Amino acid sequence: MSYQYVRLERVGATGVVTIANPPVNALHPDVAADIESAARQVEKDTSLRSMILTGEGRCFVAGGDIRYFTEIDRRGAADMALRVQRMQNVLFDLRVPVIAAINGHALGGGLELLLSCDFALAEEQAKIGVTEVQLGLIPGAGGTQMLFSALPFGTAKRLLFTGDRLTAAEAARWGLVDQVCEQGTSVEVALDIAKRINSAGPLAVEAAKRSANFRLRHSLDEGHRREVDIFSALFETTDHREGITAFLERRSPNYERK
Ligand SMILES: CCCCCCCCCCCCC/C=C/C(=O)SCCNC(=O)CCNC(=O)[C@H](O)C(C)(C)COP(=O)(O)OP(=O)(O)OC[C@H]1O[C@@H](n2cnc3c(N)ncnc32)[C@H](O)[C@@H]1OP(=O)(O)O
Repeated sequence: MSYQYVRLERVGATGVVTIANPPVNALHPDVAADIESAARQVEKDTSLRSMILTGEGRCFVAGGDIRYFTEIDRRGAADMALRVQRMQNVLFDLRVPVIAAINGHALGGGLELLLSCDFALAEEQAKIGVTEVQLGLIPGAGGTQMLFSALPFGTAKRLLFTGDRLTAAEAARWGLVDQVCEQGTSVEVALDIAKRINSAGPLAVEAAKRSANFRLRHSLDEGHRREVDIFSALFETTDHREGITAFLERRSPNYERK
């Protein structure tokens, strides 16, 4: 299936989704809708075990499309924010892990999109921040909520109130991204990580994501109970039997689907 603003390519068991809305991959409804559609296509293709989200050119995503903002009023802004949050939930709750390969600037909605992915790595030249206050706005795609899943409360507030643009190295030091890589290598590095995810038990990887995400929406006690349910259910899977048999037979497990 082809899209106007994204490309979806298969690399092994990984779906690589590249946002292509020159010159800076600004997010407007049609771009966000294409990202959502491509993610849903990955969801449905059970031969895919991971997804990478990246951008074409010098930006991952330069934020919401400021020109589009000139066309909407308060109601339009509310509709837009609700729609983009729905798209982000598709990424957040996707069956497989989503790695953000930050190929360039991730600003405003671009950082909020990064936070919808499971983890991120950033190229050394990228600048990362929630710049909305500098435009007289606040993040409208979950930034004031999701930043606290990645940063200490005070640090997240400092970013929100200043609109500062962190270097990739600062973002890594603060835990906003997992690692920094050389310019032009983020997809290659992400594919190397994805390969290790793809070789693990696919049902276990999907279960680990569900269990971890559950914690972001529920209390610790509820999360512990949910983990027990998810953990014990895996004991009835052929993946688990293959995993322990392989270990006892001193060989690598084979999770390939027949
Ligand atoms: C499923 C459906 C969902 C529907 C929802 C739709 C999606 C909407 C998302 C909403 C998200 C909620 C709230 C989020 C708000 C924001 O993100 S506000 C914007 C935050 N971003 C910024 O503050 C970054 C602004 N841009 C810059 O700082 C710089 O442009 C840059 C990115 C660092 C690049 O700099 P440089 O390489 O020097 O290029 P420039 O000359 O500055 O720019 C090149 C051209 O690109 C245009 N441009 C840049 N950023 C944007 C932008 N965010 N929106 C629109 N256009 C942008 C810039 O104007 C230049 O255009 P020309 O002058 O025509 O060349």
